[in-house]
Amino acid sequence: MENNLVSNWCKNVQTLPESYIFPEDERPGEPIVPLSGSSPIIDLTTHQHDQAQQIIKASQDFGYFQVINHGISETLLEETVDVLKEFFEMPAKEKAKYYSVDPNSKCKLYTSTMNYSNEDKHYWRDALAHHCHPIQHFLPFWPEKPTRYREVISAYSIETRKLITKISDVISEGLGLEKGYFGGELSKVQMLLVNCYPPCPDPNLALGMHSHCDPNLFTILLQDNVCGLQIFKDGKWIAVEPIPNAFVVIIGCQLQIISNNKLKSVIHRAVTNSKETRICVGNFVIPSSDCHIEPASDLVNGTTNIPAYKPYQYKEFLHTYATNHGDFEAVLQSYKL
Ligand SMILES: O=C(O)CCC(=O)C(=O)O
Ligand SMILES: [Fe+2]
Repeated sequence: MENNLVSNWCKNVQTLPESYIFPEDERPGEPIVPLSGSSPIIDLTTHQHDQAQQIIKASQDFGYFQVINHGISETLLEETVDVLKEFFEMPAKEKAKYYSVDPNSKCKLYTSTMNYSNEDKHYWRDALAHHCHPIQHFLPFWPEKPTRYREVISAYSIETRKLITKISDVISEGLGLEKGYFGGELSKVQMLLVNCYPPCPDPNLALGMHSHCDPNLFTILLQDNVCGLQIFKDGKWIAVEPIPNAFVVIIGCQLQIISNNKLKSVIHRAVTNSKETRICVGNFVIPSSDCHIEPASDLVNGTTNIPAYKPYQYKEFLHTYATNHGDFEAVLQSYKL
């Protein structure tokens, strides 16, 4: 099964295998409307009050934003992408040690989706996933090769954790919630999910990742300066232009629910390209599975702001998400009051 990893065989094929060719109505399509300068960009060196307002506006209008001047060094970002590229370039035999589609395994390497064997069509993507907070607890399960993997990914995980806290605090300020509101159980889990999209023989027929909303609180993505991420807005797929050294922050379903629809979770997907490998490093901020979730009480006081969703435990939500195959509206519908 591990030989199914796209990174293991893509160099040997000139044409896209049938099992990767999507039906016409699901293909990426043309034209893709570029965001042409209207992409929401937040500079994290400006006054926190301004950042809070900009982040809330971007999250309402787009469901995502990019952050620049976030304080994480360019060198660390480059080393992170390099070590992850090296990981996917390792010989098949080396990668086979990590291949797993068992949801309980502590480090998973798989291709397309975890449901590969039941898929009609496969996505042109390999993925590596493991937890990264607290580091000392999870590091023994991380890949041992490339030799710098653990050192670089530890530094990256620590730095991104600080950024996650900073972004969480700015969001809570913007929503009028107390500082630290999203700390604790709501952001207890931090998962690294690295997507690798090797050059694809026919990007017009293939997809890198299906259209979905992120089920968690929010996600920060490092895009590696290669186009591929698209968001769905006003009935169109819009490319999210990579900005060097920026992070893309994707609002997840839990932020939409806790904010009582003030912030919007965005539908997004990834397309492929024929020229270069694209690495997209995702850091998923996830509530603990027993975490109790409901619209924040401070946002639903009074008669005008009635709660839009009923309370639930995060694990119940994940179950609903899985049974609805990530269909955003269907999932939210189950929790609407
Ligand atoms: O590769 C990308 O740009 C998107 C990744 C993503 O949406 C995810 O991992 O949930
Ligand atoms: Fe996503």
